[in-house]
Amino acid sequence: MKLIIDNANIDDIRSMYEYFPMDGVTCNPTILAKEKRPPYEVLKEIRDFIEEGELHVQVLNDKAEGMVEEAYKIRKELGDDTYIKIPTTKEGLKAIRILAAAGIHVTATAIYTQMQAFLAAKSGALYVAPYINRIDNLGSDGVRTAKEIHDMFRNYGFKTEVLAASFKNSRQVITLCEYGIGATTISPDVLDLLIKNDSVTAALNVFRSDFERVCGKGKTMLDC
Ligand SMILES: O=C[C@H](O)COP(=O)(O)O
Repeated sequence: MKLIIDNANIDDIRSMYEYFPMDGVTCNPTILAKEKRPPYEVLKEIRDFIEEGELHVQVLNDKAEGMVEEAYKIRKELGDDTYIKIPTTKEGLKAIRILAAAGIHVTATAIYTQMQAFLAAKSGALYVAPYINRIDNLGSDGVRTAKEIHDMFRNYGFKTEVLAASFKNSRQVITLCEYGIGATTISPDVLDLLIKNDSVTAALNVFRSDFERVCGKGKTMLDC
């Protein structure tokens, strides 16, 4: 499963890359707006830092022709390997087909239903991004929806992968990991929850105090 960071803050991204085996960065217009700087300035910094990692950037137009135009501008600014996030509306499906036919990497976003995912995959998207937590908040089951999409793609032999987004807790991520979905994009706070465990800290504290009883305070295998 690819591990992608859903954030546009370069300090957060640097920090997450330092500790976690990251595969790239996604953002959306809301995430970009939080940086309060010109979007391409922010994105170019991210592009330079993550080097070959995946970068997913969303268009704003709601008509297919405008989406396609934006996609070409994003690629011109940030490189041809940039994934263009296209909202999975009727106009979006048209744009996905045009872009995919031109060999452009498309991530179909704002996925709430299996049918949106099916249509996006059939139109040529390389990823579909179901919004796990937002689906949960509609009274449905985001994790189950993502798994059903993943299974459907395998049944049809689509090469499209699920890039699950919108997480609020580590359980949602772990369950999708067990299902073997292609990728998750996670905010820094939820990424931290994946490794935060008070039982681990407690176990390590016991190891340390036992060792220090014999070797002295602050001693390690370097200087005992
Ligand atoms: O681009 C979509 C976001 O990943 C949605 O995440 P959010 O529901 O936490 O805002």
